[in-house]
Amino acid sequence: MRIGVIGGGAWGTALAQVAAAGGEETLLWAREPEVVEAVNLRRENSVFLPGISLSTAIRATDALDDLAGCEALLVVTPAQHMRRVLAGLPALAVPLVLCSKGIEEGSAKLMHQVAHEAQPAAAIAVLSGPTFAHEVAAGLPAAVTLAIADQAAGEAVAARIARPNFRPYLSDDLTGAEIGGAVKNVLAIACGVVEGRGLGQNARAAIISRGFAEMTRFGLARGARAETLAGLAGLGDLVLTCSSTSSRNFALGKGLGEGADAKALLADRKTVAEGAFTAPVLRQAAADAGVEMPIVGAVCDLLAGSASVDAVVENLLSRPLRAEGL
Ligand SMILES: NC(=O)c1ccc[n+]([C@@H]2O[C@H](COP(=O)([O-])OP(=O)(O)OC[C@H]3O[C@@H](n4cnc5c(N)ncnc54)[C@H](O)[C@@H]3O)[C@@H](O)[C@H]2O)c1
Ligand SMILES: O=P(O)(O)OC[C@H](O)CO
Repeated sequence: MRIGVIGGGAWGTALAQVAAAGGEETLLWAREPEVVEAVNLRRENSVFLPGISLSTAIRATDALDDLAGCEALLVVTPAQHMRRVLAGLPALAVPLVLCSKGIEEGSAKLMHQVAHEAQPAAAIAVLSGPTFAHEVAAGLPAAVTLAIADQAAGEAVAARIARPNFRPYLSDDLTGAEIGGAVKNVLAIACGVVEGRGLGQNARAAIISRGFAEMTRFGLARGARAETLAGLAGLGDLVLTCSSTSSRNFALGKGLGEGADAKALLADRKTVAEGAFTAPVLRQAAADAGVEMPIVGAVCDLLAGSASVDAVVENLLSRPLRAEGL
C-alpha cells in the first residue's frame, strides 16, 4: 500500500478517492467496522459519504498497524482526536499530510504542533482549502494549499497527490494554512446564524469581510503570513463555507439562527462541525494574544447558550465605530 489515509469520515474517504484516482494503492483506516465493511464489500462509505462509488484501488482497515508500510500518510481525523490517534502509531518517518481543520482544546495548539509532538521524526505538511468532500470525491475541480517547511519535500508530496482536477499550491506557511481553516469554521457558524435568523445577504457579506479581518489579526499575531490567509486555505475556504448548507458548520449556525438549542443540535450530530470545538479555544487564544475577535466571541456565546441570537447581533452592531483597516 503506497498511500495511507487515517480517518474514514467524508474527507478521508474523498482524499482516498483522489489518491486512488492516480493509480495509487490506497489504504483507508476507519474507526467504524461498518465503514470498513461498506468500503471493502460495496465500494461505498455509506455512513459518511453516501452515494459515491469508490475506486477498487482503495482498501479499508480498522487496524492502525496496517498503515506501517505506507509511503505517505494523510491524517484526516477530527482535530480533537488527532493527538491520540497519531500517538497510537509506531514512530513514523514518512511524511504526514494533515488535512483536519481545528485548534486543540486545552493547549490551543495547531495540528502541526500536535503532530510534531506525537510523531517527532515525521515531516509534517498541511493540506487545506475550499473542498467539500462530496465534490472532490465526485472528481469536480478543486485547489488547495499544501504547506510544508522543506520545499523539495513539498514538491514530492505535491506531485504525489496532484490530479488533473485536484491542484495543490505549495507554501511554507503551515501556521497560516492552519489558522485559515480553523477560523473559517467558526465564521461559517456565524454566517449560518445570519441565514437562519433571516438577516439577509448584506449581513452575510459583512460577516465574511469583518470575519476575515478577525482571522487576519489573529493569524498575524500567531506568525501567519497575510498572503496565506488571503489564499485558498483562508479567504477561499471562508467564502465557500460561509455560503452553503453543504457546510456542516454553516448548517449548525443556521439551526442556531432558527432558534434551536445548541446542546441539542450538537448532540444530534454524527458528523463533525469543527467550529463548535474551535470557537472557545480560539476565543481564549485570541484574548491571550490581545487580539479582538468579536464575531468569534458571539459564536461562543450562542454555542454556550449564554446569549440569544438577537442579543449577540445587537451587541455586534453597537460596538464603537472604527476605521476599517486592521
Ligand atoms: N467533510 C469535508 O468536506 C471536509 C473538507 C475538508 C476538511 N475537512 C476536515 O476533515 C476532518 C475530518 O472531517 P470529516 O468530514 O472527514 O469527518 P465526518 O464528519 O465525515 O466523520 C466524522 C469522523 O470522526 C471520526 N471520529 C469520531 N469519533 C472519533 C474518535 N473518538 N477518535 C477518532 N475519530 C473519531 C469518525 O470515525 C469519522 O471519521 C475535520 O477536521 C474537517 O474539518 C472536512
Ligand atoms: O462542512 P464543513 O463546514 O466542515 O466544511 C468542509 C470543508 O472544510 C470546506 O472546505
